[in-house]
Amino acid sequence: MSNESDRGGSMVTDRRRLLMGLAGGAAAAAALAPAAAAQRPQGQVAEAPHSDKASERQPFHGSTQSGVVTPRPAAGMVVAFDTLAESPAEVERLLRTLTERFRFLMAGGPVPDLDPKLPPADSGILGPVISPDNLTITLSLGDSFFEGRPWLRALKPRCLQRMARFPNDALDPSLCHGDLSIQICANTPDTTIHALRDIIKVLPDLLVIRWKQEGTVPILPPSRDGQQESARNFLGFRDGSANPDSRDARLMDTVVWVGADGEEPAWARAGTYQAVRVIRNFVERWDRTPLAEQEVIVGRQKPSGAPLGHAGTEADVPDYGRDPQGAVTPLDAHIRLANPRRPGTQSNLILRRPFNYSNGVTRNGQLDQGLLFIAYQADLDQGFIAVQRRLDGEPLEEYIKPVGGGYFFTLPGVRDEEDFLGRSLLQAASDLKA
Ligand SMILES: C=CC1=C(C)c2cc3[nH]c(cc4nc(cc5[nH]c(cc1n2)c(C)c5CCC(=O)O)C(CCC(=O)O)=C4C)c(C)c3C=C
Ligand SMILES: [Fe+2]
Repeated sequence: MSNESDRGGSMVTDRRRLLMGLAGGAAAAAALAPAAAAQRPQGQVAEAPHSDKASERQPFHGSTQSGVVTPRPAAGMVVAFDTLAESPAEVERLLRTLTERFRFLMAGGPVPDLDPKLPPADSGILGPVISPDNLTITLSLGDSFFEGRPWLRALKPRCLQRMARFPNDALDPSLCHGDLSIQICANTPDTTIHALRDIIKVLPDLLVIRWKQEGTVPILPPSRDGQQESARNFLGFRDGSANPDSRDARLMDTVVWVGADGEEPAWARAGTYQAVRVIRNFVERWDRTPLAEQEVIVGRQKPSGAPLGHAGTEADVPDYGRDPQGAVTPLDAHIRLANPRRPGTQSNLILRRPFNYSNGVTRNGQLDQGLLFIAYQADLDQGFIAVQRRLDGEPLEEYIKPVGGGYFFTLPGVRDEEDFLGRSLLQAASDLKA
């Protein structure tokens, strides 16, 4: 474990002691004044909710970035930025500063002392000691980052491209693309918002937000039989049932991480392609659609998530070979098109990491809800783009409308205290120039 993590660990322990001390004090006070305690058994209306997960921490250092195969926590956000960093020196300052902030925020710890004559060093929204709260911050670069900087053009990852429109898309240009994306995930939205505010504050001259989408994953009650369960999306279906197992490192090496096979620039090894899509769900229309029709459109049963025709669980594997005409699972069901489970479509596997979003109400009084779809893959053409092409024209399109997103390349990880995000890219650019 790194020094940084050790330091963060003792901070969290200190904080926990402090919290336990406060809890102990509260218990003692209640014992001394039982009548008062009995009057307010629920606490005050404005009392803060507490979480026992604030000290959970994800590693920042590693060969790959956190936030890709990391279990998905309850709060997520994608923020796309444009950057004014043009020269190698400016890009290096951008990447080094981001690295330093990500490292600190993911470890947690006390914010620096306040000088009343200066703006506070921290927004203060998490208090004087920042809990890691399972935070991951993941940096990815867009097509325009490379195309807009002639000295980087030759080093662009092989599949990186500007996201093109698919037939059912109604893309809002103000919700698309970006020089870079930052995915921020944590147990609570306060932690993701705090991280974003920190990042914006330290780089006002280099970063401009282009678009942002926040999302959530519903927290399930503990499962009764210890079985893994997928959370539900805003269509009410379990989402994630057939995702490749992110704990299987060998599988992830095939599906997610760019390897050393020579097709990609060497600096990109241990990176991955990130496809982001902001997909609106027409939930009012969906909620008026008969259950049987919903299930046929998706290809799974709504309560259990089991494939159609299966009495078991969402983990059951559909056997399309025994249903060639689509009598059980229609040929155009979402899951059958997304993954026809033929030998030739194995190379199209992707790792999905979506969040549900709820943005308020549209001008014509409809709920603006949907899916912040995020997928990672080692090959963008074979992964997201091939799957989306198969889905084009699917019956589910009557209920969904992609409005934004972009394609990005998630940088390899930061190995240690000396390393920084994008170091291998900048080194390759410098080698190219020499
Ligand atoms: C291009 C990739 C995909 C997009 C875009 C997409 C959008 C989307 N999906 C759902 C709901 C579900 N999707 C499910 C499975 C599933 N979806 C994709 C791909 C995209 N989905 C894949 C590869 C799979 C897995 C198929 C399989 O291997 O069997 C499911 C079923 C449960 C699960 O496996 O996760 C649901 C439900 C929505 C609502 C949506 C857009 C808003
Ligand atoms: Fe899907």
